[in-house]
Amino acid sequence: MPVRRVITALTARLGKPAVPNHNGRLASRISGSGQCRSLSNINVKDKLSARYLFREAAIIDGKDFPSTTHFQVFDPATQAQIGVCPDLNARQVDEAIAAAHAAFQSFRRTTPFERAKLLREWRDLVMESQEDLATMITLENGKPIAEAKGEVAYAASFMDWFAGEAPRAYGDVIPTSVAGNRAITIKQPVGVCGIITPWNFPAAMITRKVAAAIAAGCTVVIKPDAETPYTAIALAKLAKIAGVPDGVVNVVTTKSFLKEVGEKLCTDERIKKVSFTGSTNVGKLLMAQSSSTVKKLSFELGGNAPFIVFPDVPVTEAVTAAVTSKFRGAGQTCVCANRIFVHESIYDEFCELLAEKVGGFKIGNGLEDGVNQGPLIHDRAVDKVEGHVQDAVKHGGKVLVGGKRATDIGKHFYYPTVIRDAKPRIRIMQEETFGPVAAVFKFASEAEVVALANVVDVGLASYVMTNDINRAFRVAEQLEFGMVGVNTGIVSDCATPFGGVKFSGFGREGSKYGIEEYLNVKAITFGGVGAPY
Ligand SMILES: NC(=O)c1ccc[n+]([C@@H]2O[C@H](COP(=O)([O-])OP(=O)(O)OC[C@H]3O[C@@H](n4cnc5c(N)ncnc54)[C@H](O)[C@@H]3O)[C@@H](O)[C@H]2O)c1
Ligand SMILES: O=CCCC(=O)O
Repeated sequence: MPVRRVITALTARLGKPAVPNHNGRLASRISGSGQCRSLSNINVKDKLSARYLFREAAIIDGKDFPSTTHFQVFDPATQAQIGVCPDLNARQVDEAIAAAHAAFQSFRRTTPFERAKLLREWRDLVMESQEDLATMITLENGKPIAEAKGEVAYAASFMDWFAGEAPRAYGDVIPTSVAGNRAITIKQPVGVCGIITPWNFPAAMITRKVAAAIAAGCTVVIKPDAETPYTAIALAKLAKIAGVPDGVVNVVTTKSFLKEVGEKLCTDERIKKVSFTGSTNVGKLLMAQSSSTVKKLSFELGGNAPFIVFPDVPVTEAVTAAVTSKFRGAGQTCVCANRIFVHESIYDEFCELLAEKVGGFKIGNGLEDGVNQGPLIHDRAVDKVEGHVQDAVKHGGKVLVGGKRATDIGKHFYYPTVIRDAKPRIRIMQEETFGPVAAVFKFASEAEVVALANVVDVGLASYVMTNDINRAFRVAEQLEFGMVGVNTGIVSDCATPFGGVKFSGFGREGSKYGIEEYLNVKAITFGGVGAPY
């Protein structure tokens, strides 16, 4: 469907947005508007082909949901206000849960083929809106527009993948231990799912969950991060245009009521599953809250990825893979390399080449041509990066490039940084930086580096660069991580299972396993069948 068709369909089906644009009329109803950081507003709609994709409203039961209180959303590159969003409380979120619960009663009865068709239609609309969605991602998250387009394609790939998986949610025929009995299993949707997602992938973290949920026949209440709500809202609108029934995909936005909304999603009995991507600390809280209603859970939490370079690979290849792994999303990706371990025999050459590459980055507003590193998401992110660099330097680390705030470009910018001679006792060894800092550690033996890699309490992604097949197997098997990339800096793919071990959480997204997270297995035993097979 071309973009013009999307606009026409939207206009016809949805009418005008319930919440007017943020041109001053709403000012008195905006929570925190007295502390507005905005120097100027951005007219987002003027930047889009399909103006209706930018909506300052929650989506409940397929409709814009009005609210009397709102929070502001800012562009991390300029601090200009992008717009406002409803600041919903738990009572209002109850309406979204009720809508999802009502929709589930009929959606669960649709065939997997019908759901696959909806997912493919949604995928097509998302890809036809790729430019617009990417613009919104760059505005609210800051990542360069090329990366944002890549994220949209990545997000759409989960719709495609789970459209394929929907009709393949097979059960089993089981030979039983009781003579004359037969047993089968069937898989049924778990029910209404609470979906809580972070700001670093405003589209893909949602579709990786929601496409699987829809394929399984579940309905969802999505709570995106307050920094990046507009992509989520646009995705829900596109789902509606694709024909996804009202109430199946709901989006609730909140900022001041975050704790009570989180608690509501975890404790409401109508919600049968919570799928969360975010920090380990919040994951622990949500897990505790969900225990009272014994929910099914999938948690994708923090990482601290080791990137190990053995001396049998060409240094140029290792550096290219390290740059891809480390600097995606300005280092704000849970699978980003956080600790780079390089064998002592190639250490100097690796550090020099890495610094040269990183020194050539163009840093700036992600909407500008050629920029390959945008801003960090907020002040706290910049403070953390600065703290990690200062700590590394205090312990003998040498900054080869970067190492300071890029205040000349903007408040949330930090120069991409390479630090050599990093020592194992620095903070980066223990905590993910979630920023553009490549700390390079030296190692001497395979056993030493495996032990260093595993020393952390998290275990999401890890990387090994080696052309020795035996070593690749040996090391990959010993790494206590959910994912291992061998000779690649990118492990993310709709077709492969994404998830962690240890404090990085549990459950797998994408792949043939992803749909299982949204299905219950039911065993049906037939007695008195009689004769053996
Ligand atoms: N494993 C993965 O797949 C993956 C993917 C992306 C990000 N992450 C992790 O996410 C973290 C970065 O994001 P962050 O710091 O914004 O995470 P965060 O945990 O603060 O926020 C993530 C989401 O949880 C919500 N949230 C926060 N407190 C809540 C509460 N009390 N109740 C309900 N919801 C609550 C936020 O609003 C947001 O929507 C990093 O640790 C990163 O590694 C993990
Ligand atoms: O940040 C976490 C998810 C990124 C990815 O899916 O590659």
